[in-house]
Amino acid sequence: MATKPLTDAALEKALTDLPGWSIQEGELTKSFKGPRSVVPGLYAAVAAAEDEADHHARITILYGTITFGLNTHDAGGAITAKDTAMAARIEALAAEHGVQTQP
Ligand SMILES: C[C@H](O)[C@H](O)[C@H]1CNC2=NC(N)=NC(=O)C2=N1
Repeated sequence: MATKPLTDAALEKALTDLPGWSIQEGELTKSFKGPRSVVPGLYAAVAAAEDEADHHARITILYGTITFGLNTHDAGGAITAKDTAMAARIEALAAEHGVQTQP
């Protein structure tokens, strides 16, 4: 997959397809909240997906809140299609694990 930065238009379109995801401090990011007991399972599932894709998020966990931050080091820290693809994968895994968008 290309590691070129997304154009502004492509990024805008991607964000409309990824509800709750936004750009903060140079990362495509979203926080989810759920019962604390489901967070380790979601983390493990995302870690497996990341290894499969060879693309890794910054992940922070605080009690039942898990936050993902994505950018592409190989593109100088820009947001690329690798990030939006991984965000979509995380979104699906989050839904499967019963966590909700953290307002
Ligand atoms: C060598 C290896 O393919 C690279 O370091 C991969 C691994 N995971 C990665 N993750 C992220 N987020 N960006 C990258 O550019 C990246 N590159």
